[in-house]
Amino acid sequence: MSMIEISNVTKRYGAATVVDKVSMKVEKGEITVIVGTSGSGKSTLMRMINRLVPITEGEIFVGGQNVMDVEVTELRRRIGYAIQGHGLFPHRTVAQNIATVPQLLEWDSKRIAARVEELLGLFNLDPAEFADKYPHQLSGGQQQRVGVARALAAEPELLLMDEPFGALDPVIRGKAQDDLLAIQKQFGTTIILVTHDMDEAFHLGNQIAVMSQGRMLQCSTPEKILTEPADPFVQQLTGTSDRALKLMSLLPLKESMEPAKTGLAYALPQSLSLRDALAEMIWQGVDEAAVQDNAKAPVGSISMSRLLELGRKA
Ligand SMILES: Nc1ncnc2c1ncn2[C@@H]1O[C@H](COP(=O)(O)OP(=O)(O)OP(=O)(O)O)[C@@H](O)[C@H]1O
Repeated sequence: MSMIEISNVTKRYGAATVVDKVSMKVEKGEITVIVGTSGSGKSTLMRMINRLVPITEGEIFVGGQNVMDVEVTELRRRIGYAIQGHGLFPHRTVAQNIATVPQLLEWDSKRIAARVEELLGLFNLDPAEFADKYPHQLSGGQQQRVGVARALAAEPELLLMDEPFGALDPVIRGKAQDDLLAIQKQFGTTIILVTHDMDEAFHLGNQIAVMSQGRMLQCSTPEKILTEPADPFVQQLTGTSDRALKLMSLLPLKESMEPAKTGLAYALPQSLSLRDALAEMIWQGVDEAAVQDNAKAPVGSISMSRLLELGRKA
């Protein structure tokens, strides 16, 4: 069974159906991003997972257990929740904010202090400087990091994030996304994240779920969303103008290269995406380049014409 299984879930408010028979699966250690227009039911779907919103019909399983069979406090302990605007407690210090759930769980004070320090370090906030500050003494980006650190404090198996970076300016937002990816890798946390930002979805998601008017139109890998949109709305949402480039940024050079050749003056690492390879070749002004493995041994080659052909196919 997948880490999360949502099966035919519906939410109605009176006569209005705001989530309509949605089913989806989320694998352990993956990031699923839910996108869709405003009011399409993204937040409602997510909030049914930790039972902040009662389910009208259908079932949700987390770690093989029906969420209705788990006591709400126990469920929320297992599921971290981070929201836009971070929701920090204004009269608690940074350290006290992060310690909220561990304290509820009655961890001993040494373990709490160690966890707070670990998380501050991971989010590049020097504990000596930040632990005793209050939220209003931090920048927006720092507050956001504390909000995510707090959601991760009790080592949740699942982290739900509702527009976590919505309030951040684009530069800090990119940094926050990279931090999240690094931390997700380190802890292996399963994440479901709601966003309006398609670039964020493609940057972060192993899986992208597209919602419209309460229905789940498609839930698949970013590549599939781009190459096999299940619905004109999906195609429209993912955009057409930079579709090829988006797809190229998801495709590894390693899988598209041609056989190795001698006499190529310029070499690219095989770990690059096709988009980065194209950017490098344009920047260096070369038509053809060798491809190297991590030990800098030649493993293939790539030409500009091949890259453009792959881009056109995309
Ligand atoms: N408590 C409620 N009572 C009645 N209707 C509600 C309630 N909560 C949400 N809705 C409605 O359900 C629909 C879905 O809301 P939801 O917040 O899930 O959408 P969303 O996709 O997350 O939107 P946004 O991107 O704007 O945050 C909306 O039309 C909203 O007005």
